[in-house]
Parts: sequence; C-alpha cells; structure tokens
Amino acid sequence: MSAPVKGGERRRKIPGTNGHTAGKDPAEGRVSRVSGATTDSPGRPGLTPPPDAGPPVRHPAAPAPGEPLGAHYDLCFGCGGGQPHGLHVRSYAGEGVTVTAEFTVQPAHQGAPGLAHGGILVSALDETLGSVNWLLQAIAVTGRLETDFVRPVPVGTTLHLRAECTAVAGRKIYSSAVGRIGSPDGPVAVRADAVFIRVKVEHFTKNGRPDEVKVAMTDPDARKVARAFEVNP
Ligand SMILES: CCCCCCCCCC(=O)SCCNC(=O)CCNC(=O)[C@H](O)C(C)(C)COP(=O)(O)OP(=O)(O)OC[C@H]1O[C@@H](n2cnc3c(N)ncnc32)[C@H](O)[C@@H]1OP(=O)(O)O
Repeated sequence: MSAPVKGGERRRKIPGTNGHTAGKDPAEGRVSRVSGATTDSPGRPGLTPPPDAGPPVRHPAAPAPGEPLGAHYDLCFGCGGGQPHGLHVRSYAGEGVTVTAEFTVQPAHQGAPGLAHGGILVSALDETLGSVNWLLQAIAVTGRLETDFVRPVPVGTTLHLRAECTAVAGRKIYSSAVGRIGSPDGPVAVRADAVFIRVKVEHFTKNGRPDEVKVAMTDPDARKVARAFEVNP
C-alpha cells in the first residue's frame, strides 16, 4: 500500500492517484494532501476542504510569533503540567496561522522497547494541531485526524512539530502537521492532516464534568481559561 518517495520516506498510496500525492505539505514546500489528492471515504466527511472553504485568518488578538502558548488545561494529557506521564508538549505561536511545538519522548511513552508508541505520537500531533485553533481564537475539537508514521521515534528524542491551518469552511478548520526528529530541520518522523470542528462551551459542560469545567474556568490565568472554554464561535 505504500510507495517509496525521496529520502527513503514512504507515503500511503492513495486510491485513484497512482500512488502520488498531488498536494503540498506546508512543512515540505509541496502542495498538501489536504488541498490535493483526497483520502476521503465516499459518504463520510473528510479531510478535503469543500470548494467554498476560505483561507484561515489569523485573529488580531492571537499571540505574537514566538510567544509560548502554555497549557490550556493543567490535566490535559498533551500539554498539562499536572499529568506526570503526560506529553508536556511545549507550543509556540508561529507566523500566520502556524504553531511550532516540542515534545520529548519519555520511557512512559514507549510502544516497542525504546521506541515511542504510535498513539502517543498521534497525541502529540493532535495537541499541536489543536493549538493552531487558538491563533484563530476558535474553540474546536478534533473531528478527524489521519497520520503517516514515517520513521520510528526513539525514547529520548525531541520531536519538533509544526502545524498549519490550511483552510476554514463554516465550523470546519482544516490543518496539517509534521513532526521531525531532533531539530526543526531534522528527518520527518510523522505527518498528519486533520479537521477540527468549532464547538461552544456547552460541548465541555454537557459531555464532560461540569464541576471540573467550572473549577478550570476559575483558573487565575485568564488566557488559559479563554483558550480552553470562553472563545466561542
Ligand atoms: C479547548 C482547547 C483545545 C486545545 C488543544 C486540544 C488538543 C486536543 C484536541 C482533542 O483531542 S479534542 C478530543 C477529541 N475529539 C472529540 O472528542 C470530538 C468528538 N466528536 C464530537 O463531539 C462531535 O462529533 C463534533 C463536535 C466533532 C461534531 O458534532 P456536531 O453535532 O457539533 O456537528 P455536526 O455533526 O452538525 O457537523 C458539523 C460539521 O462538521 C462536519 N464534521 C463533523 N464531524 C466530522 C468528522 N469527524 N470529520 C469531518 N467532518 C466532520 C460535518 O460534516 C458538518 O459539516 P457541514 O457544516 O459542512 O455540514
């Protein structure tokens, strides 16, 4: 199912495309799968923006490029400081509607001996992609996330992630991300495309634990609260 591509990296063969991805990966300087070939299933909402999608617009109140985004919730597995075995992803606003992030693989994150578990890598991608929504000042949850695992990631590696919003259509926010080993220019280990769906705070109070949402909303860090719950579409 995979076709070899440059540098020994492999990409999924996309049905009907002769194995080539038509799109440009923002981190690779080519057209993204999101805007090019589709992996969408018939009758299922997918990762290809519809024709009426527009470019993402960075919100005027978005943090400046280089500014750390911090955690949106202390107990978040991806970014929270209160999860001993969490990922402790550190993310930073980038130019435009982009985010960079770093995640160091710990022994608690292993799948095979000495190597990161694939689900952990997806979580790091999800966290980074989710942080991009803050630059739109949008509260959104992951609807769909598709990942290519390109290289194994050893324990102790710092994964350098970069995510970019590529399109917005109504409540749908389309983004892509890449994770590189050891440095922002290192070899690609993982890539992902995702669609996030804007939600209101009721998504968390109705589906989660309302009392804990209330407590989180009293956090003295007003920016954290706004990022997590208060910026509504
Ligand atoms: C708070 C700060 C966060 C910072 C970073 C966090 C990083 C981590 C992010 C996460 O991991 S979030 C947790 C994982 N995700 C979830 O738990 C979401 C679970 N799913 C849902 O709650 C609902 O399915 C969802 C809110 C996504 C959609 O339900 P709705 O009833 O609100 O939407 P609806 O079904 O009416 O669909 C709205 C639009 O989204 C589209 N859509 C919905 N689900 C989709 C999907 N799965 N894939 C693609 N598109 C989807 C749908 O086709 C439609 O498009 P159109 O407007 O064009 O008609």
